[in-house]
Amino acid sequence: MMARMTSRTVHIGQMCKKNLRVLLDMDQVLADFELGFFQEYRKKYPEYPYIEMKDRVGFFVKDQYEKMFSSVPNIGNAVANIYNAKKFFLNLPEIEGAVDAAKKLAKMEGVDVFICTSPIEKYKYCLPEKYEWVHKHLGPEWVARIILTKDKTMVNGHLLIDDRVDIIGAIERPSWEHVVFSANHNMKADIGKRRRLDNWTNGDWKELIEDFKMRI
Ligand SMILES: Cc1cn([C@H]2C[C@H](O)[C@@H](COP(=O)(O)O)O2)c(=O)[nH]c1=O
Ligand SMILES: [Mg+2]
Repeated sequence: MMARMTSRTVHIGQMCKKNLRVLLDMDQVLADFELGFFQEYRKKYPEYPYIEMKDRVGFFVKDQYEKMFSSVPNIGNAVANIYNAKKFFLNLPEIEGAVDAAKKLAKMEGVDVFICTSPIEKYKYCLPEKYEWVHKHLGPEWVARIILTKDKTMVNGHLLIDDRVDIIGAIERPSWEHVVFSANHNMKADIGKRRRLDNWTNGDWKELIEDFKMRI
């Protein structure tokens, strides 16, 4: 029997084997937004109060700072100044093991990897710097894998690895299953029946991918 192969799908007779489409979030999955923020904030505002990284709760840093330090004038602006600044996104450190794991994931048979990331409102530096970060850390060929969107529910994939717990948008039932990437801010959150991936270093991600490959 003739076999026909495309880059995305393998057809063997009547059988059709799809590739697993994995969407990797960027901030706090590949790039360490929280560490980058903490270091810059302490450097720029050493006299301001701060929240230890282990005590971060809730997705938005600004919300927690404003709530916790409501008596400090302009603390929200100080927080936003950090991630709105030039080179903030470009200089974010890697999440340990993320780049190595992403490269290995992309080489796995039957897997297509994309980076699915949301820009901040003040996008002037954030947008090009997200591209530059990917180019610098993962290589030029990875730039074509970037999907920038405010609404990740609109993106078609089988699996989304993302630290944000409340991923909502226009599509009520997105095509992907959300696996929560562990971060300080989400450790106390109710994630229902969703699975967690705690890190890129202990090899659990390989099992996760094999498991998803069996299911599509
Ligand atoms: C924690 C935090 C994040 N943001 C921004 C930074 C990113 O551009 C997006 C999150 O992107 P992701 O694709 O969902 O990782 O949100 C922010 O504006 N304020 C914050 O405190
Ligand atoms: Mg994120």
